[in-house]
Amino acid sequence: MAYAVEMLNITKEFPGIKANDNITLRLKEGSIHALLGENGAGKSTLMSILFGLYQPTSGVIKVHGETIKEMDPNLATELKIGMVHQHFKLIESFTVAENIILGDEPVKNKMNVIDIKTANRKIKELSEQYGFNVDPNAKISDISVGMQQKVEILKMLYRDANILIFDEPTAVLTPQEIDDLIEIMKRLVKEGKSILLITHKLIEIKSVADECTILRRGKYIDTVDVKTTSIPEMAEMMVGRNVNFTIDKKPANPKEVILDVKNLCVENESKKQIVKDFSFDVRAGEIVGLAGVDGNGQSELIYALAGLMKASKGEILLCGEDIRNCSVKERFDKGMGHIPEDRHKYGLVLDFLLKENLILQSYADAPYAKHGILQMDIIDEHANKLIDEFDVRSGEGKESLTRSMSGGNQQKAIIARELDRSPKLLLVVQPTRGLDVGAIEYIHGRIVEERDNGKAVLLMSLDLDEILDLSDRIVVIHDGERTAFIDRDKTDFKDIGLYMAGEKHKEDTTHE
Ligand SMILES: Nc1ncnc2c1ncn2[C@@H]1O[C@H](COP(=O)(O)OP(=O)(O)OP(=O)(O)O)[C@@H](O)[C@H]1O
Repeated sequence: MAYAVEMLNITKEFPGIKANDNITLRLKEGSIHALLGENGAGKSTLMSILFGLYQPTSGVIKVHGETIKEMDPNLATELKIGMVHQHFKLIESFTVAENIILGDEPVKNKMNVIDIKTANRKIKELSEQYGFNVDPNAKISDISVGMQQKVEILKMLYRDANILIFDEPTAVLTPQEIDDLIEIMKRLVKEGKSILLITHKLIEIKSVADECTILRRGKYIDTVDVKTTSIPEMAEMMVGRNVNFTIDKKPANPKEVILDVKNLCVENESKKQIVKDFSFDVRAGEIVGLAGVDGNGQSELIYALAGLMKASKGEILLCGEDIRNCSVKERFDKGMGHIPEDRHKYGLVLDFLLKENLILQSYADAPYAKHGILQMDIIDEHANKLIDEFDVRSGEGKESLTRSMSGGNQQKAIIARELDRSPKLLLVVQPTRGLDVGAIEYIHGRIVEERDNGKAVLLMSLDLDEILDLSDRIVVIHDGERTAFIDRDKTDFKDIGLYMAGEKHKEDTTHE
């Protein structure tokens, strides 16, 4: 059997943690090999070792049968290994073409002038070959996340990579984009490339991978043949217990209106109206799902509610009080909680310790501060409690630098902080993006618990299954407009899809 990559007995230690503990993984040539594991299991670390971003503490790497003494990203690129990272590595102010050729610029004449024409042509050809429809002249900041990912893939193909690493590539994509990506991966393999795929989504592994290696808490568990292994079997190997895929939920018992949004309009920087006359309400003791295809104004709507963007018209009433002109802090103090879409930009200060991030909004208040002095014992105790309750895993516990934590555990830290504050209104945006099935089960349970404790929850998710599973009422947005406001039990996947596509409209039927 020819192997594209062999990682043999790899161990990697970080302060306080063995992120990889004697792991062996073999990627067969021309195949897709999935890497599965809970948040913090060590998947990204293992792939970073393969790409030469980290040196292993011990172990051997072979590429096409040859032992590599010391891998580094340049050597990895020479060996035709490419990686699409979980958080993209693109320069926002550069164009697509500039990003793709960066570090490998074609030059013309003796003056070493960058030959952007040749680059553009090559990129266009590659883009057409894979049906990507990417404009080489578009600026990264102007294109969607799905498009940005295609740019990352083109970056690998431009360098002729034949061992491709995808680190949670579908976490940021819409369902349609996920289908496209799966087709792209199948096609790449047909052309002889070999793929390593990190994902938490077992359905994706089932639909695209040949083999799957499972890690748990840094240790190797097994490598299985995907065709003959069921989803529950893989889930159990990953978390070490049975996973409940259905949500236990009693009917809601809604009470008074907590959030009342009336004719809300939001404009972007260039004065284009993104949210148009949008109205809905959320009552105490219910979950309202906000459904829509990515880029239809839902993010801006949430930003306006949270105070991160200004509403140009309309009212936002929180418990009857108009908070449209309140600052973010004032909104928090009045009882709003926010689990944001972009955890790095709005959720965490990455260079703070975990315990500091757990009191981001409340550090100046009692009991965490007394006469302006931080009460470290209380802050430590608070951090330990949340870490324990929400199973936030990191090398040095509350003292971990947040930047060094795995993506999923960063997300768990935000959720722990926001739920612990027990706000009257909780804005929950993509809460389980990048989380493993065990953590999803727990977080979904906690959101329902908040509802049952009388909290109002507004849930925005691009995962329609998540919206349908959790919501009591669903409000649908298309091109900034409300296309439906409907009781969950009077609709289904297909019906919501039509509202999301703007092909069907319905007035508010939830108060009938
Ligand atoms: N640079 C670093 N310094 C210290 N600890 C680190 C560093 N990078 C990773 N770790 C720790 O190693 C462990 C494994 O992290 P890794 O990112 O590999 O997990 P993962 O399986 O990719 O998780 P996720 O699915 O949440 O992204 C985590 O406990 C993390 O906190």
